[in-house]
Parts: sequence; structure tokens; C-alpha cells
Amino acid sequence: MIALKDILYKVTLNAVVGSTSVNINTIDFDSRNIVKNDVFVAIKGSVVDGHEYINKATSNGATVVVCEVIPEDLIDGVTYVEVDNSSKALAIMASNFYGVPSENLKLVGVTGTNGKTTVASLLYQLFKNAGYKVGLLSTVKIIVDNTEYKATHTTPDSLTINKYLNEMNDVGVEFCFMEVSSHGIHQNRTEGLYFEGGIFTNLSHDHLDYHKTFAEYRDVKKSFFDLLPSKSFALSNIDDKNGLIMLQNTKAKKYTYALKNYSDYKSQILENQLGGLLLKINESEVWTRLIGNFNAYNVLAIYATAELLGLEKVEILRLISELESVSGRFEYLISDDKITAIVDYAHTPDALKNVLETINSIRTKNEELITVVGCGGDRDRTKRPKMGHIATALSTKVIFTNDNPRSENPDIILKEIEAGVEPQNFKKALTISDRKQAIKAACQMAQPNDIILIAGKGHETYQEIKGERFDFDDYKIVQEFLKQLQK
Ligand SMILES: CC(=O)N[C@H]1[C@@H](OP(=O)(O)OP(=O)(O)OC[C@H]2O[C@@H](n3ccc(=O)[nH]c3=O)[C@H](O)[C@@H]2O)O[C@H](CO)[C@@H](O)[C@@H]1O[C@H](C)C(=O)N[C@@H](C)C(=O)N[C@H](CCC(=O)O)C(=O)O
Ligand SMILES: Nc1ncnc2c1ncn2[C@@H]1O[C@H](COP(=O)(O)OP(=O)(O)OP(=O)(O)O)[C@@H](O)[C@H]1O
Ligand SMILES: N[C@H](CCC[C@H](N)C(=O)O)C(=O)O
Ligand SMILES: [Mg+2]
Repeated sequence: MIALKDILYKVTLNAVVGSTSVNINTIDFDSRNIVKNDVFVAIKGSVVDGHEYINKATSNGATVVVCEVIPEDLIDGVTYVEVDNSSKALAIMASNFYGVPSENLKLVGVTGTNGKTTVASLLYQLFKNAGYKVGLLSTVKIIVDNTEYKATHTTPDSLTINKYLNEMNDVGVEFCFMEVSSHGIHQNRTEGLYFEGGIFTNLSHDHLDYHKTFAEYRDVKKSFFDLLPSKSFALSNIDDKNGLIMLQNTKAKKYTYALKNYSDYKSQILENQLGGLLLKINESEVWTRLIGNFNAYNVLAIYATAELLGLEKVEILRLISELESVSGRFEYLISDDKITAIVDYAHTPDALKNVLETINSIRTKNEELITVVGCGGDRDRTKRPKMGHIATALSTKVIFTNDNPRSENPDIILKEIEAGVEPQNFKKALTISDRKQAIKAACQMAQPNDIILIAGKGHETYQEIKGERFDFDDYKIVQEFLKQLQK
């Protein structure tokens, strides 16, 4: 049994009504999960205010309520704790509840618009291959040494994070790599964690539905670095125009990486082909199976991190040459007809532009580049015309299609994407809302040596329509059609 006062360590309290010596069962922020002797933390959310569920929580058995405003009607035997910020308090309590698990391993956070999953997953792979016990918290999955769990968020809520870190402690995990999303930082999901280091990949247009302005989005990312402790490292990509801004106010030891600017860790692309990249990192050459310019940045970030975490240079280079591509991140297959199909998670204008430019830089110009792409519903609408423009400007043919329309009308999403297509590109584009039919059409159009890019869903294995998730796997579908439609 753990007492309330033990989990309140380091939480700034405004007021307490009742005893803090009471023993508690567990903590939750959702009244629907509350059982006897639990702590209910009331959080003001984006849809509802958790304070409205305090009564529900106490009637379900909560004996402690942590909130920003103590309710007027108090219940005997319930302890009320008032704090300035409930989600911050939740994160610190979650860490205390699980015995501050982030202190017992080396936790590295990866933030930025694109590349978080790639960098975190490849670091997991690299350290695993180096013989360590490793953990991963990513968009694709959560891994505790060798045990895999489903991920629901890029950065889960603070209770979930600490629960998995605790499990990692139990099995002796030494390094954990985690994605730190802007939502996660903004909702204080990573508050109270002890980071050994933080990595910044890049910053571009995304989530402006949530953060309102680009400056706010940037400052949320920056606040992750502002909060790093002095003994940790902050590693930033300074080819990105916000790279130095991330390091401005951090107490951590600062390190930079870049391909174009003078930096602590530098790399040069010697060869860039469909078969992989030949890189010069600092003074050494290394061959990797990963493809495209942006992976040169990812690999460099991985190299620098591995070195900052104490691995030997020669060993890091060897391990980099063994890395396999990450699921749905520039994953490709070549059919018997010599048609290349690439499945990639590019779901932002910048990621789509990067992927298309990368393919264009490695393809000889007489083949077609057929892109199948859409935009998610209930997400930032302003990216839709931008992606419509980018897809048509940088491909020879484009099929616009559904990508998780969620609660929205798919035809309206598609119209908003089409609105970005410039007149000279009209003839390149067509719209087939059913994603399976769109992929089939791309396979029918493709001739030997052509390239099909299926963008936006990467590793996802579902299509979400009106709250329901239907099985859907871009990679499997394209693989089947290419086989079926063999010329
Ligand atoms: C916009 C957003 O991020 N929402 C997250 C947020 O929910 P919310 O603020 O909408 O919560 P709410 O429904 O308003 O409820 C407020 C509070 O009342 C409580 N409640 C509610 C109802 C009830 O009966 N009883 C009760 O106690 C809720 O548990 C909650 O604590 O807090 C929840 C609990 O942590 C999250 O699950 C939820 O993520 C939603 C599902 C989501 O889709 N988030 C996405 C946008 C997200 O976070 N994505 C990022 C990054 C993606 C990327 O980088 O591409 C990620 O890290 O995954
Ligand atoms: N360093 C990079 N710079 C730009 N684009 C990248 C980079 N790394 C990967 N990408 C592209 O962005 C897409 C998303 O990559 P990844 O999943 O690694 O990013 P993420 O930051 O985890 O995204 P999310 O926020 O959706 O979880 C990839 O499919 C690829 O096309
Ligand atoms: N983590 C991102 C993923 C978007 C992927 C795309 N397939 C979509 O559904 O919009 C989000 O939830 O905004
Ligand atoms: Mg991710």
C-alpha cells in the first residue's frame, strides 16, 4: 500500500482538505475507470472538463480528488487536493507512484515534426543489436525489452508512460527511446521524467489545428529542451532553421548535427540510390540500407546519440550498416514486373515533399511516379490543399483517396485537397475515394520500372470511418494487386 503523501512528493499544492496519510489503490484521470480507494485527477480537457466528473468518481469509490478548483459540496472521508495544473500534478504523481522509473534507466526523448518514429525505432534496433536491454515508446508500438504492446498515441499519457518505464525497470532495461509529441509536451505527459537526452529532428507545418500558430507549436517543442536537466544532452539538427532556437534556453549540454552547416556531428551524402545511402559521418564512411536525404539526417542523429550514450565509434558504424527500415517508413517492394511500390507514413506537406523529392532524386526521369495520397479527417485542414499541390507538382500521376476520414465527409476532404492543385497539373490528378480501388488503379496504370508511392498511412492497419476501424494495410494491398495484375 502506498500513502497519498508519498505520491504528492514534488507536487505544488495550493490547498488540502482531509488527510494525506490515507492509503491509495491507484491513480486515474477518467472517472469511468475509478474503483475503491483510487485517486481521481480532474483534468480540463479539449472536449469536457474532468471537474464535472468528480461526483461520478467519488461515487465509484475515489477517496482522493486532485483538482484545480475544490468543489463546493465536499464528501466526508474524501481528501481534496488543489493544484495549479492537474495534468502536471498527474505526471509527477504517476512517476512517484511507480517509484520514479525514469531515474533507473537512460531515457532519451525524440521530438520534431518528422522523423521521431524513425529515429527512436532505429535507436531501439541499434542498442538491441549492441546487446543491451532496450525499451521503446513510439507511434507504431511500445516495446519492453522483447515484449511488444499496442500503441494508442505517439506519446502516451503520463500514467501509461510511467507504467511501462516501471515494467522496463523490472526486466532490467538500460536504455529507453521515446517519441515526444507536441501534444504530449503541451498536455504535460512527459513532466517529471528524467531524461538523459533530447533530440530535435526538424520543425514544419503540422498540428496547427491544435496549436493555432506556428510560433506556439515551436515554443511547445522548445519547452521540452528548456526543461532538460544540466547533466543531460540536447542534440539538435541545425540545418533546420529552428534548430538553434531549441537550444537557446536549455541547461543541458548542447550538441549540434547537420549536413549543410558547421556542427559537432556532420555528414555528407556520397551516394543516394534505391538500394541505400553511402554516408560520410565525421571522418568515416558508412553504408546504410535506409533511403533518401532525410534518412541521412536520421542516421546522423542516431550516430551522435549512440556516441553521446557511450558506444564506440567503430561499433556504431557497424551497427548502422545493419539497420533495417522501420515499418511503413519508406518501406518498399519490387514486383516481378519491376514495379517499385513504396509505402510511407508521410502525412504532412513537408514529409510528402521530402519523400517525393527523394524518389525523384533517385529515379531516372523516364519512368512514371504514381502517388496515392489523402488527408485525415478531424485533423488540421490547412494542410490539405498544400498536400494536393505538392503531390501533383512532384509526381507524374496522382490519385487522391481517403485516409481515415473519421467523422468528416470524405468528399469534402478530397475537394479541399483538390483545391490546391494548380491548373497546369489538373490533368495529372484523379480522385478515387475508396483507398483499395485507388491502389488497384495505381497498380493497373504502372508499367515496368515505374514507381508507386502510397503515402499517409505507413504502418497503420486500419481505415477509420465514422468511429469504426476497418482492416486496411497499404503494404499488403499493393503487394496483392501487383501479384494479381502481373503484366
Ligand atoms: C486532443 C487530445 O490530445 N486529446 C487527448 C486528451 O483528451 P481530451 O483533452 O480530449 O479529454 P476530454 O475528453 O476533453 O476529457 C477531459 C478529462 O475528463 C475525463 N473524463 C471524461 C469523460 C468522463 O465520463 N469522465 C472523465 O473523467 C477524461 O478522462 C479527461 O481526463 O487526453 C486524453 C487522455 O490522455 C487523450 O487520450 C486524448 O488524445 C486523443 C485521443 C487524441 O487523438 N490525441 C491525438 C491528437 C494526440 O495526442 N496525438 C499526439 C501526436 C500525434 C503526432 O505527432 O502526429 C500523440 O502523442 O499521439
Ligand atoms: N528526418 C526527417 N525529415 C523529414 N522527413 C522525414 C524524416 N524522417 C522521416 N521523414 C518522413 O516523415 C514521415 C514520418 O516519419 P516518422 O514516422 O519517423 O515521423 P514522426 O515524427 O514519428 O511522425 P508522427 O508525429 O506522425 O508520429 C516518414 O514516413 C518519412 O516520409
Ligand atoms: N499521429 C497523426 C497521424 C496521422 C496519420 C494519418 N493517416 C491520419 O490519419 O490523418 C495524427 O493522429 O494526427
Ligand atoms: Mg511518430
